[in-house]
Amino acid sequence: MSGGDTGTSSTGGLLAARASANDKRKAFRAALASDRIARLPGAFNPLTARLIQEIGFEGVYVSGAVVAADLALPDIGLTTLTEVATRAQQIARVTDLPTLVDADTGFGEPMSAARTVTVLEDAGLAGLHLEDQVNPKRCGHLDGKAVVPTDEAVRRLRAAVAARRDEDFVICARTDAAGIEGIDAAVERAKAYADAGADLIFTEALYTTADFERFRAAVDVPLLANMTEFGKSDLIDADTLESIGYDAVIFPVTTLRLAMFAAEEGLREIAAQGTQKELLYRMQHRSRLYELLQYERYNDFDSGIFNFDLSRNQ
Ligand SMILES: C[C@](O)(C(=O)O)[C@H](CC(=O)O)C(=O)O
Ligand SMILES: [Mg+2]
Repeated sequence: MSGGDTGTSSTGGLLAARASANDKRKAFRAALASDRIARLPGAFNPLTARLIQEIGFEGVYVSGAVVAADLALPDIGLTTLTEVATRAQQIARVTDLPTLVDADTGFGEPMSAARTVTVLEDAGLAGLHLEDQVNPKRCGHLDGKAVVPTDEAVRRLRAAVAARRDEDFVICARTDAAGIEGIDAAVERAKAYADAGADLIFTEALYTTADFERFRAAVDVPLLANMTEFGKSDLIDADTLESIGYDAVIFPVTTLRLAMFAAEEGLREIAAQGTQKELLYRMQHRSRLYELLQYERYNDFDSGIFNFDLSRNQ
């Protein structure tokens, strides 16, 4: 198709994902029910979600810590539901993979947690996780965090579950109790949260493989592991977590840490050398960026859009 024509028939997956929100929720549920572990790297922006899909992961994660850090804020409950929902929607809409979002403590009391579910459903997410920390929360891998009593966390979850309009939307309950009250107490909380209707339990800040095994043996609900760097948990690979019987694993802040490390190195080099010439081999090439953006396919709308000639670029 050429100049000026609008190729609406061939825009599938171009401006937004092909899969509907419900397709993605069903896919997430199927992945959790399968014998394989679902791997969900965090996407710090929508384009990274495209990369996560292309490389073959099973899902995308939107981290509260990353949404906060992106705004140059610490992860201490300062971000609002609107900020998180806006970013999560931007990310979820460009990928056919299910996207799980970090809803912290639900942005308030149980009624707010219920509203959070409706807003994040409307934003096209496949699921969210709600944690049992007190408000305001803090990163689960820092000391000094506190959890609400089990019955309060259960009220939060019941409200969330009752607010769900799409029964395929996944509600994950995170317990931060292991590091405060011990694993046995965390297991008891996980059971209570599953009874309250949680589809998946996020076992936050366990230390060793043995801890993950102990948790797995104690409950029969799907479990999610958090492989965040520089925290409390040993970095256990996905195959090992799968063999333990975990159903999902997130790598929440990894892509942001990689990108920020590279950006800092590059900026220091430019500050020192006055040029980025020596950095080109460490950059995503223009051609790779265009490929990821599917630039060429936009010619279906207007053949003048993609005039990038690979042969003329280094
Ligand atoms: C998973 C997490 O809730 C997040 O917001 O990504 C964080 C990750 C981190 O701070 O490394 C958490 O574990 O609390
Ligand atoms: Mg978080």
